[in-house]
Amino acid sequence: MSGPWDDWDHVLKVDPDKDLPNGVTFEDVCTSGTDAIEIGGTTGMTEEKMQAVVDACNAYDIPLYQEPSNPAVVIEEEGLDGYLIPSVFNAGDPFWVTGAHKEWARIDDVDWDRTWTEAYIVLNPDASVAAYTEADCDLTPGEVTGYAAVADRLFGQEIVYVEYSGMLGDTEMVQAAADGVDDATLLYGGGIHDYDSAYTMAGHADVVVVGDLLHDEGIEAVEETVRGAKDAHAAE
Ligand SMILES: CC(C)=CCC/C(C)=C/CC/C(C)=C/CC/C(C)=C/COP(=O)(O)OP(=O)(O)O
Ligand SMILES: O=P(O)(O)OC[C@@H](O)CO
Ligand SMILES: [Mg+2]
Repeated sequence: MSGPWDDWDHVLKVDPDKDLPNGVTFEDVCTSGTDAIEIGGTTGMTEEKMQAVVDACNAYDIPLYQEPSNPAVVIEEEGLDGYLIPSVFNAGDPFWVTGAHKEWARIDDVDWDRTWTEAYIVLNPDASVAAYTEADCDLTPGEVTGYAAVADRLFGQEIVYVEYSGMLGDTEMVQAAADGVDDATLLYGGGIHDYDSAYTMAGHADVVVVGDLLHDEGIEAVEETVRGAKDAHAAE
Protein backbone atom coordinates (compact mmCIF):
# COMPACT_ATOMS: atom_id res chain seq x y z
CA MET A 1 0.00 0.00 0.00
CA SER A 2 1.14 3.50 -0.58
CA GLY A 3 0.01 6.95 0.35
CA PRO A 4 1.19 10.50 -0.21
CA TRP A 5 3.31 10.22 2.96
CA ASP A 6 5.65 7.89 1.06
CA ASP A 7 7.03 11.00 -0.63
CA TRP A 8 7.20 13.27 2.42
CA ASP A 9 10.33 14.23 4.34
CA HIS A 10 8.86 16.81 6.68
CA VAL A 11 5.50 17.56 8.26
CA LEU A 12 4.58 20.69 10.16
CA LYS A 13 2.13 20.10 13.00
CA VAL A 14 0.09 23.19 13.77
CA ASP A 15 -1.48 23.27 17.23
CA PRO A 16 -4.83 25.10 16.99
CA ASP A 17 -4.60 25.88 20.72
CA LYS A 18 -1.40 27.91 20.21
CA ASP A 19 -0.82 31.23 18.48
CA LEU A 20 1.66 31.83 15.71
CA PRO A 21 4.53 34.05 16.83
CA ASN A 22 4.24 37.78 16.09
CA GLY A 23 4.75 38.51 12.43
CA VAL A 24 4.28 34.92 11.26
CA THR A 25 1.33 34.33 8.93
CA PHE A 26 -0.40 31.19 7.70
CA GLU A 27 1.02 32.02 4.27
CA ASP A 28 4.49 31.63 5.84
CA VAL A 29 3.39 28.32 7.39
CA CYS A 30 2.05 26.95 4.11
CA THR A 31 5.02 28.06 2.01
CA SER A 32 7.71 26.95 4.47
CA GLY A 33 8.75 24.05 2.25
CA THR A 34 7.17 21.43 4.49
CA ASP A 35 5.46 18.59 2.62
CA ALA A 36 2.20 18.57 4.57
CA ILE A 37 0.43 20.17 7.49
CA GLU A 38 -1.16 18.22 10.30
CA ILE A 39 -3.56 20.12 12.50
CA GLY A 40 -3.78 18.82 16.03
CA GLY A 41 -2.63 18.69 19.61
CA THR A 42 -3.63 16.90 22.77
CA THR A 43 -5.00 19.61 25.04
CA GLY A 44 -7.36 22.52 24.42
CA MET A 45 -8.81 21.24 21.14
CA THR A 46 -12.19 22.44 19.88
CA GLU A 47 -13.92 22.23 16.50
CA GLU A 48 -13.81 26.02 16.23
CA LYS A 49 -10.05 26.22 16.73
CA MET A 50 -9.51 23.37 14.27
CA GLN A 51 -11.74 25.07 11.69
CA ALA A 52 -9.92 28.39 12.03
CA VAL A 53 -6.58 26.78 11.09
CA VAL A 54 -8.14 24.90 8.16
CA ASP A 55 -9.73 28.11 6.89
CA ALA A 56 -6.43 29.94 7.15
CA CYS A 57 -4.48 27.24 5.27
CA ASN A 58 -7.05 26.35 2.63
CA ALA A 59 -6.04 29.08 0.22
CA TYR A 60 -2.61 27.47 -0.21
CA ASP A 61 -1.58 24.46 -2.20
CA ILE A 62 -0.34 22.24 0.60
CA PRO A 63 -1.64 18.84 1.75
CA LEU A 64 -3.75 19.44 4.84
CA TYR A 65 -4.71 16.76 7.33
CA GLN A 66 -6.62 16.93 10.57
CA GLU A 67 -5.21 14.85 13.42
CA PRO A 68 -8.01 14.75 15.98
CA SER A 69 -7.29 13.91 19.61
CA ASN A 70 -10.89 12.79 20.16
CA PRO A 71 -14.02 12.27 18.06
CA ALA A 72 -15.66 15.49 19.28
CA VAL A 73 -13.18 17.73 17.45
CA VAL A 74 -13.40 16.10 14.01
CA ILE A 75 -14.62 18.67 11.49
CA GLU A 76 -16.42 17.95 8.24
CA GLU A 77 -14.38 19.86 5.74
CA GLU A 78 -13.92 19.39 1.99
CA GLY A 79 -10.74 21.43 2.08
CA LEU A 80 -8.92 18.75 4.05
CA ASP A 81 -6.95 16.06 2.22
CA GLY A 82 -8.00 13.75 4.99
CA TYR A 83 -8.00 12.64 8.58
CA LEU A 84 -5.04 10.96 10.28
CA ILE A 85 -6.44 9.17 13.30
CA PRO A 86 -3.98 8.17 16.03
CA SER A 87 -4.12 4.76 17.63
CA VAL A 88 -1.70 4.57 20.55
CA PHE A 89 -0.26 1.07 20.46
CA ASN A 90 1.38 1.40 23.90
CA ALA A 91 -1.58 3.11 25.58
CA GLY A 92 -2.49 1.93 29.08
CA ASP A 93 -6.18 2.14 28.32
CA PRO A 94 -7.56 0.39 25.21
CA PHE A 95 -9.85 3.37 24.74
CA TRP A 96 -6.89 5.06 22.99
CA VAL A 97 -6.13 2.00 20.84
CA THR A 98 -9.58 1.23 19.43
CA GLY A 99 -12.20 2.40 21.96
CA ALA A 100 -12.51 6.05 20.91
CA HIS A 101 -12.55 4.85 17.31
CA LYS A 102 -15.42 2.49 18.01
CA GLU A 103 -17.43 5.33 19.57
CA TRP A 104 -16.65 7.55 16.58
CA ALA A 105 -17.72 4.92 14.05
CA ARG A 106 -20.85 4.22 16.07
CA ILE A 107 -21.99 7.82 16.35
CA ASP A 108 -20.58 9.78 13.41
CA ASP A 109 -20.87 9.53 9.66
CA VAL A 110 -17.20 8.77 9.08
CA ASP A 111 -15.68 9.77 5.75
CA TRP A 112 -13.83 6.46 5.36
CA ASP A 113 -12.37 7.26 1.95
CA ARG A 114 -10.37 10.13 3.44
CA THR A 115 -9.51 8.48 6.77
CA TRP A 116 -6.26 6.72 7.70
CA THR A 117 -4.67 5.67 10.95
CA GLU A 118 -1.31 6.40 12.52
CA ALA A 119 0.13 3.71 14.80
CA TYR A 120 1.61 5.79 17.62
CA ILE A 121 4.36 4.64 19.94
CA VAL A 122 4.46 7.32 22.65
CA LEU A 123 7.84 7.53 24.39
CA ASN A 124 8.10 10.80 26.34
CA PRO A 125 6.43 10.16 29.72
CA ASP A 126 6.26 13.92 30.39
CA ALA A 127 4.19 14.73 27.30
CA SER A 128 0.50 15.44 27.74
CA VAL A 129 -0.28 12.70 25.20
CA ALA A 130 1.50 10.16 27.44
CA ALA A 131 -0.54 11.19 30.49
CA TYR A 132 -3.77 11.35 28.51
CA THR A 133 -3.38 7.82 27.11
CA GLU A 134 -1.58 6.36 30.16
CA ALA A 135 1.12 5.20 27.77
CA ASP A 136 3.78 2.74 28.88
CA CYS A 137 6.86 4.73 27.85
CA ASP A 138 9.27 2.43 29.65
CA LEU A 139 10.05 0.29 26.63
CA THR A 140 13.25 -1.39 25.48
CA PRO A 141 14.41 -0.90 21.90
CA GLY A 142 13.37 -4.49 21.22
CA GLU A 143 9.84 -3.74 22.36
CA VAL A 144 9.74 -0.69 20.10
CA THR A 145 10.81 -2.89 17.18
CA GLY A 146 8.07 -5.30 18.18
CA TYR A 147 5.36 -2.65 18.28
CA ALA A 148 6.48 -1.26 14.92
CA ALA A 149 6.47 -4.72 13.33
CA VAL A 150 3.06 -5.57 14.77
CA ALA A 151 1.65 -2.25 13.56
CA ASP A 152 3.01 -2.70 10.05
CA ARG A 153 2.89 -6.43 9.40
CA LEU A 154 0.00 -7.67 11.55
CA PHE A 155 -2.26 -4.63 11.59
CA GLY A 156 -1.36 -3.27 8.13
CA GLN A 157 -0.73 0.24 9.37
CA GLU A 158 0.56 2.59 6.68
CA ILE A 159 2.04 5.01 9.19
CA VAL A 160 4.04 4.22 12.32
CA TYR A 161 4.70 7.29 14.47
CA VAL A 162 7.43 7.46 17.12
CA GLU A 163 6.24 10.28 19.37
CA TYR A 164 8.53 12.16 21.75
CA SER A 165 6.43 15.35 21.77
CA GLY A 166 8.30 18.04 23.71
CA MET A 167 11.74 16.41 23.82
CA LEU A 168 14.31 15.21 21.33
CA GLY A 169 14.13 11.44 21.41
CA ASP A 170 16.67 8.67 21.59
CA THR A 171 17.94 7.79 18.10
CA GLU A 172 18.33 4.18 19.22
CA MET A 173 14.56 4.03 19.77
CA VAL A 174 13.79 5.61 16.40
CA GLN A 175 16.13 3.17 14.68
CA ALA A 176 14.49 0.33 16.63
CA ALA A 177 11.15 1.34 15.13
CA ALA A 178 12.74 1.58 11.67
CA ASP A 179 14.06 -1.96 12.13
CA GLY A 180 10.53 -3.24 12.75
CA VAL A 181 8.93 -1.46 9.81
CA ASP A 182 8.72 -2.98 6.35
CA ASP A 183 6.12 -1.22 4.17
CA ALA A 184 4.89 1.46 6.53
CA THR A 185 6.14 5.04 6.51
CA LEU A 186 7.94 5.89 9.76
CA LEU A 187 7.19 9.31 11.21
CA TYR A 188 9.26 10.75 14.04
CA GLY A 189 8.19 13.76 16.11
CA GLY A 190 9.53 15.47 19.21
CA GLY A 191 11.95 18.26 20.04
CA ILE A 192 13.26 18.94 16.54
CA HIS A 193 14.60 22.47 16.81
CA ASP A 194 17.27 23.07 14.18
CA TYR A 195 18.98 21.77 11.06
CA ASP A 196 21.09 19.19 12.90
CA SER A 197 18.30 17.63 14.95
CA ALA A 198 16.14 17.36 11.81
CA TYR A 199 19.03 15.88 9.83
CA THR A 200 19.79 13.34 12.56
CA MET A 201 16.22 12.14 13.04
CA ALA A 202 15.62 12.01 9.27
CA GLY A 203 18.55 9.61 9.17
CA HIS A 204 16.39 7.10 11.04
CA ALA A 205 12.82 8.04 10.10
CA ASP A 206 11.14 8.58 6.73
CA VAL A 207 9.41 11.77 7.84
CA VAL A 208 10.15 14.19 10.66
CA VAL A 209 7.32 16.09 12.31
CA VAL A 210 7.96 19.56 13.74
CA GLY A 211 5.46 21.07 16.17
CA ASP A 212 6.31 23.43 19.01
CA LEU A 213 9.18 25.08 17.14
CA LEU A 214 6.71 26.88 14.88
CA HIS A 215 4.84 28.36 17.82
CA ASP A 216 7.92 29.04 19.98
CA GLU A 217 10.53 30.22 17.45
CA GLY A 218 8.87 31.03 14.15
CA ILE A 219 9.20 30.24 10.51
CA GLU A 220 12.95 30.59 9.84
CA ALA A 221 13.63 27.92 12.44
CA VAL A 222 11.06 25.65 10.79
CA GLU A 223 12.61 26.22 7.37
CA GLU A 224 15.98 25.11 8.74
CA THR A 225 14.41 21.82 9.82
CA VAL A 226 12.90 21.35 6.36
CA ARG A 227 16.41 21.74 4.90
CA GLY A 228 17.84 19.32 7.46
CA ALA A 229 15.28 16.60 6.71
CA LYS A 230 15.57 16.99 2.94
CA ASP A 231 19.38 17.03 2.99
CA ALA A 232 19.46 13.87 5.11
CA HIS A 233 17.29 12.01 2.64
CA ALA A 234 19.10 13.38 -0.41
CA ALA A 235 22.34 12.05 1.07
CA GLU A 236 20.95 8.49 1.41
C1 LIG B 1 -11.19 8.23 17.17
C2 LIG B 1 -10.76 9.61 17.07
C3 LIG B 1 -11.42 10.46 16.03
C4 LIG B 1 -9.80 10.17 17.84
C5 LIG B 1 -9.01 9.44 18.87
C6 LIG B 1 -7.56 9.55 18.55
C7 LIG B 1 -6.67 9.12 19.67
C8 LIG B 1 -6.56 7.67 19.95
C9 LIG B 1 -5.95 10.07 20.35
C10 LIG B 1 -5.02 9.74 21.45
C11 LIG B 1 -3.65 10.28 21.21
C12 LIG B 1 -3.62 11.77 20.96
C13 LIG B 1 -4.09 12.69 21.99
C14 LIG B 1 -3.19 12.22 19.78
C15 LIG B 1 -3.18 13.63 19.33
C16 LIG B 1 -1.99 13.92 18.49
C17 LIG B 1 -0.81 14.33 19.28
C18 LIG B 1 0.05 13.31 19.91
C19 LIG B 1 -0.54 15.59 19.40
C20 LIG B 1 0.62 16.09 20.18
O1 LIG B 1 0.14 16.56 21.33
P1 LIG B 1 1.11 17.27 22.36
O2 LIG B 1 2.06 18.16 21.64
O3 LIG B 1 1.71 16.24 23.23
O4 LIG B 1 0.05 18.06 23.16
P2 LIG B 1 -0.06 19.57 23.62
O5 LIG B 1 0.69 20.39 22.62
O6 LIG B 1 -1.53 19.82 23.62
O7 LIG B 1 0.54 19.58 24.99
O1 LIG C 1 6.12 19.70 19.35
P1 LIG C 1 7.27 18.82 19.05
O2 LIG C 1 8.14 18.49 20.23
O3 LIG C 1 8.05 19.32 17.87
O4 LIG C 1 6.64 17.39 18.60
C1 LIG C 1 6.04 17.28 17.35
C2 LIG C 1 4.96 16.24 17.32
O5 LIG C 1 5.47 14.93 17.32
C3 LIG C 1 3.92 16.38 18.38
O6 LIG C 1 2.92 15.45 18.14
MG1 LIG D 1 2.43 20.04 21.23
